[in-house]
Amino acid sequence: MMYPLLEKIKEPADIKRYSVSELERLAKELREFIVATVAENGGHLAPSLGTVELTLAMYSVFNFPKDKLIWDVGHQAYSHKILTGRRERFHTLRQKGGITGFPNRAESDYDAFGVGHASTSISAALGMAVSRDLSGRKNEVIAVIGDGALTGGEAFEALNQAGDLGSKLIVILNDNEMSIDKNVGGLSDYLSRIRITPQYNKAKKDMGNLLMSIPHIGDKAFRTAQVVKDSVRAALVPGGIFEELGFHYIGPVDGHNISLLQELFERVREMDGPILIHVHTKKGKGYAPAEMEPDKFHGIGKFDQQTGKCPPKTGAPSYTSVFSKALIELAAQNSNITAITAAMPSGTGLKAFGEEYPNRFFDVGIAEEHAVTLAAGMAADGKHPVVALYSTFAQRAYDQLMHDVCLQNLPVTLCLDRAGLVGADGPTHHGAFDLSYLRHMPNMTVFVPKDEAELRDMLAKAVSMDSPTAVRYPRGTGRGVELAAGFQDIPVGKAQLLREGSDVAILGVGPLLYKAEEAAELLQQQGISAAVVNMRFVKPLDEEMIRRLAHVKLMVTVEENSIAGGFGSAVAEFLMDSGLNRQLDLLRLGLPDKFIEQGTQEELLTLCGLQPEQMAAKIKERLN
Ligand SMILES: Cc1ncc(C[n+]2csc(CCOP(=O)(O)OP(=O)(O)O)c2C)c(N)n1
Ligand SMILES: CC(=O)[C@@H](O)[C@H](O)COP(=O)(O)O
Ligand SMILES: [Mg+2]
Repeated sequence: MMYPLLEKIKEPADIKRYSVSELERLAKELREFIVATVAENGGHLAPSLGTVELTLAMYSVFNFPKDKLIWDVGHQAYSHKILTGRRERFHTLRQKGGITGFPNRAESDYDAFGVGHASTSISAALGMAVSRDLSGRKNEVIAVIGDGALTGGEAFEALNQAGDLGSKLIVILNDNEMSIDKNVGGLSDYLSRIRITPQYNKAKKDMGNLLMSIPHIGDKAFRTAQVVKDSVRAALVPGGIFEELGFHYIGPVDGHNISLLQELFERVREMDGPILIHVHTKKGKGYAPAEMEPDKFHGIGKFDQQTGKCPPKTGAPSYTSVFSKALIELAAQNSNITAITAAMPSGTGLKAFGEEYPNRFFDVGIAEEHAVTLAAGMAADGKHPVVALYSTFAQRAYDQLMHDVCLQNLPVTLCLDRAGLVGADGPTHHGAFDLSYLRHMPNMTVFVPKDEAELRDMLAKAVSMDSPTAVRYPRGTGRGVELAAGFQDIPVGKAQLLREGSDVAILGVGPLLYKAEEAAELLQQQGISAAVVNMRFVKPLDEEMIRRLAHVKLMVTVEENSIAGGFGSAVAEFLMDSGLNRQLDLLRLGLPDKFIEQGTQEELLTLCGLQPEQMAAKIKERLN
């Protein structure tokens, strides 16, 4: 057996039978198992390596799934998945039809709440605690939240209410001093101060003694907040921000010390009210390359397990890197340009901007709403902020875009990376809805580049405008098209005819146009003449171009966005409003009105019927 202790676990309760030294060996096995799988499939390695002991300690004390465990983001929960009946299928992690990368209620009873977006765990846990109390049950509810996720406003909204309600709730703050990149903000500084305070260092040494001393106080007394305050807070917490919010604060404690965590959890089970346990862990723990570069190993593709090296990058540059370079060039020409990211400097490519223009770059933490209103404030004072967010996370900032940016017609440029199908991260992360949630915002101009060259030009146009703009582009490599020096003008609201045709007009946005052109070629071979148009803008729509092509029998819209409310809907509305619908038919191709599973981007495009052969077949069928 490669993993003797792990393979003996038939159900999570078996963990309770292991001694501490066996659990320590089990932790080692789990790490090896996780590293081996992620090296093959890719995944969130460093976060999951950091929580192994914490997971084992929780499973050895609490009674899941009767007790509820809610992971924030859920990218650190691989041990939890492996221990809860998913070991044998773990080799399918993040693959189509396989184990999902985040806790998922459809996958296991142990996954108490579906996650993927950050900072939701305390709200969800509080909801479960309130429901439990209303039902008169006695189970524990535990939220595990990272120091990065704690920078999100929703986490504070929940802490604020939880402290006030007073329901029994355990929040474990997993502080590894990192978000994806280095954690930012005053709260992060506050946590560091707690860790480096002399009391903490002394107490860390004495922690075993401290915990041993707690039972001597007497169980009953221990339950009271006063004792916790006296014995732990007063000794350890400078400031006590969590105490002020109404939580009993305990920590910081070493999150890799299983016996210490077990003792703490046993005692916390006896306590009432909201409790926050601050554990200190190392991101990437136990795998040297991940410990050295926790940012690189936060979420990683396939890599060599021995060396930790990824295969060399070949082919075209990514959309992200083209955006990154273009923005730096544009910022050199326009000193009003600033750049804002919500905890994704590497992911959005803004890290390089921050190195070039440290004073004009702002990482606000996991705070998309704040990022957008911060931008609106800067724009109201004469700057042109570029807010780079992943499409899926920008969903959080809908109201800020509407109320703070568009209503005041402010020159903020929203750059939405990872628009469309992202692949292995699955339904929590697909950027499937941005065209739908942006196109009804008055004053907004929505650009959709078909390739990386157009991305550069559209970005240049967007930052030259004095009104709200959004540019959306996908995850991954570009088309490998030539990138001209300088920037070409892109007239707002003007489409580009890529191919003439008389039977069908395919109107598309984004890189799917390349597949649409292949579909047109296939149709040509079957005697059907199809025009292809790069619409470039979802708003304003080039109505003149649509009228020009209205002689065709069938118009087809193509987009990597939900067909519900997206680009195709915009065309449908125009056809209806102009009466052109009486003379031609419309077929909308795009993402179906449901959540799309995980898989490679190509597998998922096939699933959605967006490969050239599939498009051609659907068009032919509709014509008939
Ligand atoms: C709303 C939202 N914004 C951004 C992200 C991207 N993201 C995923 S994990 C992460 C960092 C989380 O840091 P932390 O909670 O400390 O967990 P760690 O990775 O350090 O274990 C970020 C920014 C997200 N998942 N959700
Ligand atoms: C968990 C999370 O939200 C991020 O780590 C995300 O998975 C990153 O995605 P990319 O790999 O596309 O940057
Ligand atoms: Mg962290």
